[in-house]
Amino acid sequence: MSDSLTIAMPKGRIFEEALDLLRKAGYQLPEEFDDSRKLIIEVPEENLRFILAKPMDVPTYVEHGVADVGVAGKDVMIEEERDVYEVLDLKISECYMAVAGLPGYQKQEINPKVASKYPNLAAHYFKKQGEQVEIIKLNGSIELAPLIGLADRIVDIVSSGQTLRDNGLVELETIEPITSRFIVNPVSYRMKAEQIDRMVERLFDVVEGDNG
Ligand SMILES: Nc1ncnc2c1ncn2[C@@H]1O[C@H](COP(=O)(O)OP(=O)(O)OP(=O)(O)O)[C@@H](O)[C@H]1O
Ligand SMILES: O=P(O)(O)OC[C@H]1O[C@H](OP(=O)(O)OP(=O)(O)O)[C@H](O)[C@@H]1O
Repeated sequence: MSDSLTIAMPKGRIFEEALDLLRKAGYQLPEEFDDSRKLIIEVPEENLRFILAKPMDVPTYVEHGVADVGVAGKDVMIEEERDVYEVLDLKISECYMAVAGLPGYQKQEINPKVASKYPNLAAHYFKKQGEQVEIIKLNGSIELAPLIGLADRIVDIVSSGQTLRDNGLVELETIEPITSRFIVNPVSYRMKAEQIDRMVERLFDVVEGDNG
């Protein structure tokens, strides 16, 4: 029998969609997933072990090889720059990264401040634009920053646009589209190639086919 595969799943909003994708790909996953607070779930029938991590931490588990594969948002991949292979766009949890601010925002020449949960991504973006900014790292409720005067702009995820609208903010620039990705530890990819390829193929068929 082959070794079991450990898969790091992001808790939170991606989780349900990723689980749904795996089930559509033919993996029989117990109901335990839907109503448990367990962080490690073994599925011996499928030779799988799931670990449930914070979304931002998934690439860390995969890079260190304690998980062979995982599911992570492109936003997290850009921010974390971990040494993992990104092998498949799962096309779930679609949203995009944008710069936003108060309506009528005028570029500030002196010490412009940008608040974000993604300081590396934001720093790269503004460097590429040739603009020098101070990045202020926040952990959530990013839209508060311009309202309260902590920063004049934010870099954050936009999906429906409701959070911006409800807080009287406007999108100033679109940075890039975001979806979730299937990621693989490079050593696992060599050692467990057959199992991982099989999983990628099955997911690919759901993502690209019409059996989704
Ligand atoms: N509004 C959104 N719509 C769709 N996908 C989103 C949205 N916000 C975030 N995402 C995707 O989901 C991932 C984060 O999910 P979630 O919001 O559950 O976790 P989090 O906010 O990072 O975690 P926590 O709130 O526990 O710190 C992101 O990495 C991104 O890829
Ligand atoms: O365009 P919308 O559909 O409104 O979605 C965008 C919002 O969703 C995310 O926040 P989240 O709900 O994760 O809250 P947090 O940033 O406070 O963690 C993101 O940071 C935006 O605030």
